[in-house]
Amino acid sequence: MRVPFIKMHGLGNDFIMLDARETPLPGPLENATVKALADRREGIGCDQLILMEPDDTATIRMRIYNSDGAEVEACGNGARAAGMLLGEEATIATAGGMIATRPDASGISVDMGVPRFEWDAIPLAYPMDTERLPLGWGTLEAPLAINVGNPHVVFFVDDADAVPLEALGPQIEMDSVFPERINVNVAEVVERASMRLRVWERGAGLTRACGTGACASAVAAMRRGLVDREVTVHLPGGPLIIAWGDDDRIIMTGGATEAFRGTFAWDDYAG
Ligand SMILES: N[C@@H](CCC[C@H](N)C(=O)O)C(=O)O
Repeated sequence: MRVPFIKMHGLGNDFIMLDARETPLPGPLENATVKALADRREGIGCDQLILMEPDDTATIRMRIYNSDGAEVEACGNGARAAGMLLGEEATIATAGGMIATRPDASGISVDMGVPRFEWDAIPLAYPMDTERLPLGWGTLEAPLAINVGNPHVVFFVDDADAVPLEALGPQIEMDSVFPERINVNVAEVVERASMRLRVWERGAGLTRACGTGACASAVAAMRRGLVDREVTVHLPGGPLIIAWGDDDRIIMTGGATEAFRGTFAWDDYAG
């Protein structure tokens, strides 16, 4: 059986979108199936696979799988991609919480919900001050930890490009202090309305952009008083505007792009 897919990206963070709202997949989406589809040499290739399903409480349910095959709770760029396909105001149920999308003059705007800072909401292995973890890895130290539907640490650095994130990212991601692993952000404040950001994503590695990473890093910078409550976050793949409102909710605005559509043979990847 052939299954249709849509290849999309948000600022170069790319996705295989599977729309199972009307026609369910032929079988369960196993870890090995996702890995094979995400493989850039043998499969279609992507950073994340996004499964859109029907839901009783929201316009859709969005399930998110990293390229390592694991299902995770949140994906900001994926939410904008789904919002673009839905084409109008929509609510999206995710494992990380309910979010809402809205077409906007500059792309898609997403209400990403409320950030969490309690140590066990990140989660961390034991109680610590999440404003400034008393930890360091190489030249990176004292990050802020935050959960924006998924877990992040944010390190503030003078020059984001100079950080050897390919080496430090996996070390930090896998550290036992983060029982569910972690997304690793290196953020450089340019001025009060502008930041630069590189992200090592849990389960996917270095990506061109990470929407939740941009939300986490912007809110971290706001908490430390380094930027205003609305900031443009410049990622390698392009900019995102992040606002943290008085109602505590994070609004992310930016583009999403459809690259191409195709089909794949389910039996080539499943089982
Ligand atoms: N690229 C995403 C984040 C995807 C999930 C993340 N790697 C995790 O494991 O939590 C985004 O745009 O937010």
